[in-house]
Amino acid sequence: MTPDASPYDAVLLVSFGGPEKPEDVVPFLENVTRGRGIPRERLEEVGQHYYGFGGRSPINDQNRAFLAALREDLASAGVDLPVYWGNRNWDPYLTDTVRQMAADGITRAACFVTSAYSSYSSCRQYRENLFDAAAAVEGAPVLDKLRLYFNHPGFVEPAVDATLAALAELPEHAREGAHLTFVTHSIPETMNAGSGPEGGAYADQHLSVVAEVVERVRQETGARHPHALVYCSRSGAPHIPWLEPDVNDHLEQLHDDGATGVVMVPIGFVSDHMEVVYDLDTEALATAERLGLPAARAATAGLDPRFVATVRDLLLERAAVERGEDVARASVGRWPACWDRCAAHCCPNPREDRPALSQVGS
Ligand SMILES: CC1=C(CCC(=O)O)c2cc3nc(cc4[nH]c(cc5[nH]c(cc1n2)c(C)c5CCC(=O)O)c(CCC(=O)O)c4C)C(CCC(=O)O)=C3C
Ligand SMILES: [Fe+2]
Repeated sequence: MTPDASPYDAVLLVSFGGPEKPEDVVPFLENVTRGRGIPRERLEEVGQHYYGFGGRSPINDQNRAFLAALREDLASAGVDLPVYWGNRNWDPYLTDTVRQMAADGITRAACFVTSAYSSYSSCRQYRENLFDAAAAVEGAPVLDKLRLYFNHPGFVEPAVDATLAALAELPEHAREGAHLTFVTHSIPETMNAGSGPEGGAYADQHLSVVAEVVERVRQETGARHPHALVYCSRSGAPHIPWLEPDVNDHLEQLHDDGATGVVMVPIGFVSDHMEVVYDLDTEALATAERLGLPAARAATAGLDPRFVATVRDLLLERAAVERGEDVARASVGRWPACWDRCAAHCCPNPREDRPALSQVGS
């Protein structure tokens, strides 16, 4: 039987966007940080990360590969829907994509955002971007953001396997007692405090994924590895507190405490973004090497078929909900499957109140 995706007639992949050549780097950073009060020195430093990779972020190529894999997954499951792609900060921009969707006669699209957790930056800001894109296009399709998926088995299971694979990369003497260092993007403490319907959801959702991965690794290896949730890519003005500890400081601490080895698991990122290839693979692995601490970095979900199929699962789940049918919602760990529409007060914009799609009552 062909799965029923109605009332949806398209899928929209929504992402951050990144520069593709050196000349793109400054305009990209201007797009990202407009009105954000990010210090000049921080921008110059982040610009250097991009120039170090030829001015090309990995994120767009990863989205192109993900699109191809998703189209294949949908086709082989008999879901005959076109898949579009639009970004917040770089070409293809969301507004241009939504204009194309309108021209193609699309009426209602399910939107998968490449960001798994609650927070203003990772959820509401994308919903504002969707509102802006729809408002700018005459005859724009209805755009429904699919629910958060940090606790979907299709996201967590690849993290478990990646952790096991990275543990196997460590020298044998370092393996058994190795620390699992789970890493995500730092955000301002106030942004974390406002995240989710009850506050604190960003860090708490990560901690729930951490607990689940640690337990599943224990079931496989018999060892309950010591672990922590730490942060990378701190930005903003120095006097504003962001979530800590920083991954490099944490590695120093592990070394001082006599740790035998460490696996870094970037659960905050769905693929190998710049934060992963620079902040972890370049900077944090160099810190570990300087300390003489054996270290390996676990893979991100990326093109794992279980992660690609998560989009299809969320699409069909939401389609059934919109048709008024009862549906099972997959989730693992102590957070239940998330809501379809965010509460009005969820993840507030730290600067100004702006309209956003996929909200209760909208
Ligand atoms: C929670 C979160 C995610 C995860 C959710 C998600 O995946 O969306 C994320 C993703 C990303 N962040 C990215 C890049 C940047 N983020 C910046 C700045 C900031 N990020 C923030 C938070 C987050 N960011 C915040 C609170 C700021 C301060 C400015 C502001 O309040 O908005 C800056 C400016 C320079 C700097 O300050 O570092 C850059 C260049 C890229 C592209 C990477 C690539 O090219 O591969 C991606 C995927
Ligand atoms: Fe960011």
